[in-house]
Amino acid sequence: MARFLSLFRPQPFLGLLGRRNPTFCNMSMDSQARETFRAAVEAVQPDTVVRQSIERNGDSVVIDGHRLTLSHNLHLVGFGKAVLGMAAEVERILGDHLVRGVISVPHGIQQTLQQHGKSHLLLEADSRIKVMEGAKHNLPDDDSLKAAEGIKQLATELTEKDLLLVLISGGGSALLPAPIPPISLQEKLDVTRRLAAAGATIQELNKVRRALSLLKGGGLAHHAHPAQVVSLILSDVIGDPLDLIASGPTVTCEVWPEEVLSILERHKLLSSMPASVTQVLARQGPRWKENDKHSDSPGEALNAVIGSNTVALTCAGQRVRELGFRPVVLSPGVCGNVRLVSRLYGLLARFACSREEPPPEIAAEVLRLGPEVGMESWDLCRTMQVLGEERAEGWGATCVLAGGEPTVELTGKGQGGRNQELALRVGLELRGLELPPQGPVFLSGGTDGQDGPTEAAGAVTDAGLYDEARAQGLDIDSFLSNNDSYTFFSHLSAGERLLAPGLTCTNVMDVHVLLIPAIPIKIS
Ligand SMILES: Nc1ncnc2c1ncn2[C@@H]1O[C@H](COP(=O)(O)OP(=O)(O)OP(=O)(O)O)[C@@H](O)[C@H]1O
Ligand SMILES: O=C(O)[C@H](O)CO
Repeated sequence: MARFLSLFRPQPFLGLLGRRNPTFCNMSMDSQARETFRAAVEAVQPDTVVRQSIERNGDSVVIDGHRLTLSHNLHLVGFGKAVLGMAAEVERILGDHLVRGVISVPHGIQQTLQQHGKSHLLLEADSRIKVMEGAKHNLPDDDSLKAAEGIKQLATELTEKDLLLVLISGGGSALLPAPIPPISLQEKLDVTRRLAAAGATIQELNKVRRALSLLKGGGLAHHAHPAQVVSLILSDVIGDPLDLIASGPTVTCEVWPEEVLSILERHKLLSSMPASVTQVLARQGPRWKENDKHSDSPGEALNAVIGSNTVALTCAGQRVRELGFRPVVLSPGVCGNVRLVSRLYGLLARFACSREEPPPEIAAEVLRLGPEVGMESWDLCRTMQVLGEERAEGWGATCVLAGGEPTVELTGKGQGGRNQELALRVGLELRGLELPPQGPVFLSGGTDGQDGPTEAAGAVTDAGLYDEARAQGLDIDSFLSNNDSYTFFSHLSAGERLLAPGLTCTNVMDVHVLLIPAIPIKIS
């Protein structure tokens, strides 16, 4: 620990050499935080990520370093919240080779995109791709079941001459339900709903979904065999695990019934499973034996992650540098309870804003909390080193960027989301760090534009939050204990701290922005 802590001692004063120009930007810190979030979301727009990942050269295309030959043999399927815009871009680039496609997208998305003037994310009227809407409220339903059947049918008809392009983004699991008989859609829906309500992680949930589905866990690639299969994936899971994003329909993976049973057991659901589920889990051998054209073939695919939280944070870093801040990307894998996450951001702000060398206890507590919220000690050390250097120089403004998906323990009945609750808690942690003209600012936002079941994506806070709320008669503690962060921010200063970008058409989890202003150096 002593070796770690010595890393954060301020470097010798560098004088004017090596300093960046301070920002001459007239934007407030609040607006700069919002602009940083905007840049993060912009970087992972569905059409942008597709354009960047496909290189067309005459009748061939390079994807993820692999050259593929096109001869009017391209077929397309897709499922997920961002897939419509991805498909529109694919058709613009490769449309002349496209034979046909089927995509499963959220209910009402075409109308919403139209209303928001996002016609570039919609297909043309003469498109060869059939759009099927379903999965209201992100839950599988009869409409998404029909879409999944259409996708399976298309895949099954392919030959070795064909190329199947699969577009995948978050929400894909609910948009591609294909329960293994005799499991019914309702039974599968009940299992996933109860697991989610019991607090299962997305990893646990998707391991169970994979075991009960014909198309997940590599099933789609299998049905498309012997066609060549290429997937373009916009990741919404920490660490970008190919086998878990949308339950990995093009990633061959073995299902271990024991693992699935132990997940159900852990959440006390095993004894109440329907007979159909236990029957499917008890079967030996490959899952796709029945009515199957290639029962022994696993179906290999090329899987390329084309957008992720990391991409969003990197681009946010570039933008914030233009605004005059030194960016440091802490981690794209923040998880754990928002209480702990807020404590950690509060400590980092305190560390950065300290006019003298910060007490070693701060760094020690940061390193202790790190593993509980998915942050590596190395990344925390690196971040504190940057913050320490800027503080020692006496005017460097910094921006800590992170992302992921923390969790909230729901105890109340209020309206809110994990981003708004995190911002509220960080606001409290920043209390006492007021600096003229403005102290550190923190933003937390869901990149899909929606935080929990609310109209907002998140919120922006700073050290003045507590006093502002008090002056307006709002008791932060009671809003927090009722998980009522959206109501709190809606009432506070006419909602001006809310972050409400509207529909963003993408989703790479949440983005956190901690802006630290230049700290006036203490002359002793
Ligand atoms: N009142 C509340 N206060 C705080 N958090 C809440 C509240 N209600 C729901 N949540 C949290 O919101 C999350 C669900 O919201 P949301 O639909 O944005 O999730 P998501 O994981 O981002 O889904 P997706 O990735 O499919 O968009 C859950 O983590 C839940 O605990
Ligand atoms: O669809 C899903 O399974 C989740 O969004 C994670 O990818």
